[in-house]
Parts: sequence; structure tokens; C-alpha cells
Amino acid sequence: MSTKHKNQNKMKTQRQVLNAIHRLIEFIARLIYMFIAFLKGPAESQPPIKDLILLHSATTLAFKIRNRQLMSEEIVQSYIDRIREIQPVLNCMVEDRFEDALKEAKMCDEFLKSQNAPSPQILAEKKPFFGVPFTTKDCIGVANMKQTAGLTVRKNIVSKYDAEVIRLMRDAGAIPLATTNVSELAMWWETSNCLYGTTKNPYNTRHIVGGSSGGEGCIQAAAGSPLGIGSDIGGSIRIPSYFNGIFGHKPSTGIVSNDGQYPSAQSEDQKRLLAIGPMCRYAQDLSPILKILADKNADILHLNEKVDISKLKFYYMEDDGGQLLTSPVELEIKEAMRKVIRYLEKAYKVKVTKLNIRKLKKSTALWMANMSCKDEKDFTYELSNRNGHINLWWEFLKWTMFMSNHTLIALLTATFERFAVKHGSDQHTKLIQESRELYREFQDILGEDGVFLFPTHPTAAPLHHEPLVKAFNFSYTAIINVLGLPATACPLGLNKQGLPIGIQIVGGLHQDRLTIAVAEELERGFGGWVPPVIVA
Ligand SMILES: CCCCCCCC/C=C\CCCCCCCC(N)=O
Repeated sequence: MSTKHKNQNKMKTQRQVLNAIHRLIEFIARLIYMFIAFLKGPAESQPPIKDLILLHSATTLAFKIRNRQLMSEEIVQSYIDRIREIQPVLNCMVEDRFEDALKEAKMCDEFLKSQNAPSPQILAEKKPFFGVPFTTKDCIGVANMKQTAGLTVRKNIVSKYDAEVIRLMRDAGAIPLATTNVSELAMWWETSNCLYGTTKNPYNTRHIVGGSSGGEGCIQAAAGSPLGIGSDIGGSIRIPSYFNGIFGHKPSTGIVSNDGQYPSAQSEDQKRLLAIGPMCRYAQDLSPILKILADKNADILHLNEKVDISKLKFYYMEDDGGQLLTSPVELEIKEAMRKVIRYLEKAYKVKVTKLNIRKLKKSTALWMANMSCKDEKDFTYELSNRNGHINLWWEFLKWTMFMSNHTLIALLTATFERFAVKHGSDQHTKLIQESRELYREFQDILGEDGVFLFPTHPTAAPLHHEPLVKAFNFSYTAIINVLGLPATACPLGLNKQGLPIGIQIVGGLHQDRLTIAVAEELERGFGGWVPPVIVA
């Protein structure tokens, strides 16, 4: 056997051993977290959904308002009442503007009664979400509301302006209602911080909502808001959408403005990975919201063009090919993917081709390399609110005495970063090169008529704190940010434990309408959002 082969075999064995140790740690940790959850008592129940207004899509609400079938004020009031019911149990909201929202809703209703009111058709064109309330993650600036990004030191920081996406939503007639919880600095996939605490999963409060737009995923799923705005640099729209059984779309890179978001991307590279997008219970809302958020760039996406599903080329992978330190994809998720394939093959006579994209095994490393940038200020700088650096070891010590204002994972991320590949090193250059190759490989396969079905995440929502031992599972979404491609998280019902599962649908660059059209189709075939509580 040649030395090269011997080395390859040695590396393979090392990987297998590492993965086996990781599985064991995951297993032991699961038992510990289950025990902790048991000690904390049973999952908390939430009030049923009694108000049928809460069950309309945002598009339907807008239609009903402009056709005088429902008043904006009663819709806003219904959502305020619902948030008041769920907030004590789920802790998804961080700040409300209920009074202002009600005033604005009344103004909408009065305007519609006035002589100046345009016809419903004109209103649909000029102000497609006239009178419809919406929520946004607290990283996205809403004028006169706090913008903390879950960082304690920012607890009194109030945004002077609307972020560009909020301005666009207001311009479309929508009414901001509340901001929602995020992970600390939006850099983790469990929503918990020292300022507002932990957000709980509406399907089972012992489980996480995902992150970083976790409050948004939760409030949507619990029918506390008809549409939400999230942002995604590594999965922060898609992971919470998936864990909460709703739809979430990360647009193609560069389409939606990131202005007015905190933390902002530090470099052009990071900007390329970051995208703001819609989160909602009904797939039909994705495209009209994206159209507003994309503003002048909407033309690039041809969102009005009808998509013929039978003409699309479908590809899939059931997992990342066995990446080091990611969990195996749960059987029920694989089974859901197979059902989707059978459904598409039967309904549209298409062939869904299995791929083996080997570079997906390097997803975490590729994302990390793309996140690191020249002259990058490190995470301890970010944790100080870009004002000096926190003392990491001192904070760790404080944390052990429950005195730190930072989460354990934020401190671990800052530590981990010190060992990550450095910008400009040979290894970094190689990984960036490989990212480009992977992008070309995807573009060649998908072109303008291909979609790729891929797990959004290898497991359903873990228990609280469990992501600590499954840290790199976020790479299933993060790799799509590296590629800058559009991806829609699509719910596919609940697993045996009653937790949502689903897949993400990825398209070629600027082919957002394809991924959204497939999500709409799968909603028809698989039922979409399932209410987490009884609809009474
Ligand atoms: C034993 C625990 C080891 C923990 C090591 C943690 C290192 C994690 C590094 C980066 C985590 C980033 C996760 C980002 C998830 C969501 C990002 C987003 N805003 O889209």
C-alpha cells in the first residue's frame, strides 16, 4: 500500500473515531438535558387559537382590509390579544408598539372610509399590505424602538431610524407591531440571551425555537403575527422557520438591503452571506413580501412569472455526505424527503436525481473561511458593542458565578474563533477557492430551472442548551449562505414527538421564484403550517 493510501486510511479512521466520540457525547448530553427538562416540570401549555382572524394569511388580510371586509383595527387588536396570551409562556417578544399600531390601524380604516380612498385594485398595487400588522427580529431597526441584538450593554439603545426593509414594509402599508427575541448578537442557533431570556418552542416548550430569528419563528408559529422579517447569515431565517414549522425564505445574495441591521456585516464578504427575508405561516405570502423587500431589485427575480413545476429539474441529497461533527440526519426527516420525491414524481412526472456533492462535507470550514475577513475585529470586540474588547477569561469566571452579561455560547464562540483559520493564510485561500468551485458546481447543475432539496437541519428542534453539543449542525443552512443562493425552508408536518420537520429548497442564483413555487406546491401536498395548539 502506498504512503498516500496509508495516510488516507489513517485520516479516515481518525474521522470515524472522532465521529464516534461525538455521537457518544451527544447521547450522554441528551440524557442529561432530558433529566434537566424533567426536573423543570412538564412542557407548558398555551391557550387555544379562538379568534379566526388569526388564521388568515397576510395576503388574505390585506385583501379583506382593502375590500372593507375586515377592519385593520380589529386585526391589530386580535394580534395584540394573541401576543398577550402567548408571551407569558413562550417569551418570543421583546418590545411592543401596540398603542401606536392601533392608532395607525385606525388611521388606515378612516382613510378607507374617506372620499380619497383609492379602489381596491389601486391599493393592491400601491400598498399591498395596507393595514396589516407585522413583526421583526430585534436586530432590524424600527424607529423609536430598542435595537439590542440580545446584548445586555445595548439594553437602552433605541433605533433612530427604520431599517430599509422596515421603511419598505411601511411604504407598502404594513404596520410594525412588535420586535422579537434573538440569540446574543444573532450569532447562535438557540434564542436565549442575558437581557430577555430564552424563547420556547410553541410545539413543546422544553425545546428550542432556533436562532437567531427565533422569537420571530416562534411568534409566527403561535399565530402571534401574520408576517415577520428575519435575517440569515448562516441559517437564522431557515433554522427557526424549520423548528417552528413555518415558511422562511433566504433571498439570493445582494437582492435585499441590509441597511439598518445590527450587527452589520464587517466586510463585503460577510455582506454577501447576509440576507434579510420573510418568515410566515403561509407560502403564498413569501413572494409578495419578498417583492416589497427587494424593492428595485425585484425585477431581477421575475417574481411575477408563473412557474411550471413539471418543467423544473429536481435534485436532492439526504445529508451532507458525512461531515465531521454534524449529527446524522434523523430517519423521519429522510422519510419526509422521500415522500416529497414520490409526491413530485407522481404529481408532475418529474425525475428527482440524487446528487453526491463531495464538498458539502466541508460546509462548516467553508462557512468559517467566508466569515473571516481582512482586518476583522474579533468577537470579543463585538461583545463589547464595538467599544473595546471584553476580557474573555474574566467573563468566563463571572459566568461560573452567574455574574456575566454574556451567554456561555457567546464566550465559547469568541474562544473558538481564536483557533479558526486566519484570513489570508494558505488554508484560508484554499477554502475560498473551494467555495468558488462549489458555487460553480451548483450553478452548473441548477442553472435557471433546477432546484435542490436538502435537509434544513439534521434533527428536529433539540432540547434547550442541547445545541452546545451539536454546534455545527447549522452548517446545513450556512453552506447555502456561502453560495449566495436562494433557499426556502418548507415545513412538512410533525414528527412522532409532535415537533415540526421539513426541508429547504435551494435554487440557482436569482431563481427565488422557483424555490418559493416549490414550497407553495409542497404546502398544497403536505399541509404546511400545523397549529401548535387546538383551534377552538
Ligand atoms: C462545546 C461547544 C463548542 C462551541 C463552538 C462554537 C463555535 C461556533 C461558531 C460559530 C457559530 C455560528 C452559528 C451561527 C448560527 C446562525 C447565524 C445566523 N445569524 O444566521
